[in-house]
Amino acid sequence: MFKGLSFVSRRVPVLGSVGYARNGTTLANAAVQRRMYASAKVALAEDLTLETHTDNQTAAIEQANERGAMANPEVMDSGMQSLQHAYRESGDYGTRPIYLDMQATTPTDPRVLDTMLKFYTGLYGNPHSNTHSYGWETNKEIEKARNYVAQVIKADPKEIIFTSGATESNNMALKGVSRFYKKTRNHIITTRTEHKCVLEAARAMKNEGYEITFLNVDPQGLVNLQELEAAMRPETCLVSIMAVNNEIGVMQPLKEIGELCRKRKIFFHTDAAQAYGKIPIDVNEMKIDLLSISSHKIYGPKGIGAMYVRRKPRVRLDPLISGGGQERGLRSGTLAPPLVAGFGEAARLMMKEYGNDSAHIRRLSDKLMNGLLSIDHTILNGSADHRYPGCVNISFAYVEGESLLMALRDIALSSGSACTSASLEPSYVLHALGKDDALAHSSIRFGVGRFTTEEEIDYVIKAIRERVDFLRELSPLWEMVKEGIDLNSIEWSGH
Ligand SMILES: Cc1ncc(COP(=O)(O)O)c(C=O)c1O
Repeated sequence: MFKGLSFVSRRVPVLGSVGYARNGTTLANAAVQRRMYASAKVALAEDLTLETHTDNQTAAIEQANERGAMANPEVMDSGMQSLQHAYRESGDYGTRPIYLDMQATTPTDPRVLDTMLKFYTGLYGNPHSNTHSYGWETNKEIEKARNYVAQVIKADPKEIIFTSGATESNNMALKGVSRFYKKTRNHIITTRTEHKCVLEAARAMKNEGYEITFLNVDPQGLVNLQELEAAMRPETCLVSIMAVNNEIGVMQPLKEIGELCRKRKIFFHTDAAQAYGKIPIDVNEMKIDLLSISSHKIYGPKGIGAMYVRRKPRVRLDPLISGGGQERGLRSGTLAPPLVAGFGEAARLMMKEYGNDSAHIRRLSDKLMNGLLSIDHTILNGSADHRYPGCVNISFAYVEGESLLMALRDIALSSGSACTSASLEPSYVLHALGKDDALAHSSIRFGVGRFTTEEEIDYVIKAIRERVDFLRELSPLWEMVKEGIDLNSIEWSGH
């Protein structure tokens, strides 16, 4: 799998050009640090070019280098982007890495694919055709899937609306509910650590004249219930708080939030894209009124998801899509039977495998977490107690996250949400927890799933330890730390 990478340890010639003085109390200058990291990344890219690529990849990387894409230390993300570009140009992605990016998506379960195939061949009827058996037989399969999807959260199948995924469901909850109740209630409460699609939907509603409260979270990533209650107003129509965070795995207290909302007759929406099927959720016990689901996070197909919409007390919402009135008039358009059936099977398997999956994921995640936290200067981000175990987010101080990802191309990982990983900004979720730029830039998310093996976890712990050591050797900051210099006592100059 991993082609005998031997790193050439090399000091990055960066201090000479920036200069620093140990005579003040100014905090380390972020721009200088970023430049150091960028230089380290270039050195790393060059080392990797020499050591680990096939001929095709090396040729493409050399071309990228000639164009100056790789060796531009001013461009923070040049390393990963030019590697991606080079791989794409050579068409040679090499041996498949170990997959630990489960929060971005999960591999499709082969049993799910089996269920889907017959819809591409024999069962091709439109499930909304009600004048012949082609339609009837497909429709029956859709309702079977709806049943499974509902059972996972103890809902009535009539309360499940199929959508294209959690992004659409979240948009539907925030826009649909607030538009329906606009005349009397124009206030929405959410948190700063929601997925981008919730934050952006909330911002879109702000532009439409709604008031939005973005609640802070504590350093553990948890919502403060007193602050939530204090933010509630007579004109609040919706509280939207996610079940499990996609970057740090923190679980919010759904039942307590549901109780607060019901007491005030405010609708409670939760984005359960990372929670559905993985932690116990009972929409009645937790007083959840709307809940977003994504199939591809539970080993199902991409491009399909659902929204739970409570019938008693009834939640009304304006549809985002108008048309033939499918899905109780809330989501018009012909359903995609292969995707719906695959999603249904994935939901059924989440119930069937719950005990096995939970034990397996907890055991491997604990092993991974303990192994990684035994490396010096590492921190677990987010609450250690209120956490879905399959998501482990760790900061490796004095190592820049993207450099680490580049050094770990035999392991598929991410520094956060797939939707934002192309951006240079450190994670807004980690910022909301009070982490500074440097630490947020040094963070990696690890996702363990149904198909992860113990050998993979053992390999990953060993590989990370080796490469964190290697990257720290490249870092002038690390050299200073080893010399016992307090980095906070340094006054930095140069940009
Ligand atoms: C918490 C959360 N919400 C929403 C989404 C979007 O889901 P989908 O890809 O189904 O649109 C994701 C996916 O990354 C997620 O993790």
